[in-house]
Amino acid sequence: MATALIKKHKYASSAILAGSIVSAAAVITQYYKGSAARSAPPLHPLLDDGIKKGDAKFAGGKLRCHCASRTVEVTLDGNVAHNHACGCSKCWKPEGALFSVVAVVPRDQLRVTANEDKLYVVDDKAAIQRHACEECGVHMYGRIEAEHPFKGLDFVHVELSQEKGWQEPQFAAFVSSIIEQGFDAEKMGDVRAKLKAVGLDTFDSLSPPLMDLIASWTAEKKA
Ligand SMILES: N[C@@H](CCC(=O)N[C@@H](CSCO)C(=O)NCC(=O)O)C(=O)O
Ligand SMILES: [Zn+2]
Ligand SMILES: [Zn+2]
Repeated sequence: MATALIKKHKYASSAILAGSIVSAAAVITQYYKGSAARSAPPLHPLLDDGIKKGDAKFAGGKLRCHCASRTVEVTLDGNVAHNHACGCSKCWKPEGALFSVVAVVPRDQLRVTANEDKLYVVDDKAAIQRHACEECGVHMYGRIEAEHPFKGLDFVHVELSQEKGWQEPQFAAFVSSIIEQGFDAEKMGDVRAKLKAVGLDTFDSLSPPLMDLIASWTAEKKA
């Protein structure tokens, strides 16, 4: 079995030539990781075919909802930051996707430039007030109005834009949250392997630097 796997694998010959049991074991591990990643369900259209790098000089663009007429339009006057895959139940996901891809932009760089009257707040009790189109359901932006470490930042989905150059996803957050929405816990290994395979570190909260930022804000508040 192991020999068959080694023979099949594209890195097999170099491992065998090196004659190293250690490197052969690494090849097998990589094969299993690879096959798990391949068998994982679709994560998100911006992730499934590999992540395309953004453009550091990109200066912003327009987001549009999915309505064919009276489309809601949001204009961003700069690139986004902290773009990430999010498995939480609150962030908007396109049809069939397990994850959302969501980023932040300073709120003074975001303007609703068409059909704002179609927007409503999905949950006014949530920290992030997500403004969604009442017709197609797409979340156009999420704003924090309460005291919060991220107050001043709006949450947006760059896949709603035709322009290219938005910052690419940097990490995967709230990965285990997909289980709360009905995903089979036993298949989480495949999902994490696929996220890893496209280059994203996986976390069950936000990334460590963002969690540190939140904790520092909380500590300062307490002091
Ligand atoms: N398990 C919960 C987690 C929800 C959650 O805490 N989501 C985060 C991240 S959203 C973007 O990264 C959050 O900050 N939520 C605040 C809010 O949504 O208002 C679940 O899955 O629901
Ligand atoms: Zn719409
Ligand atoms: Zn989320």
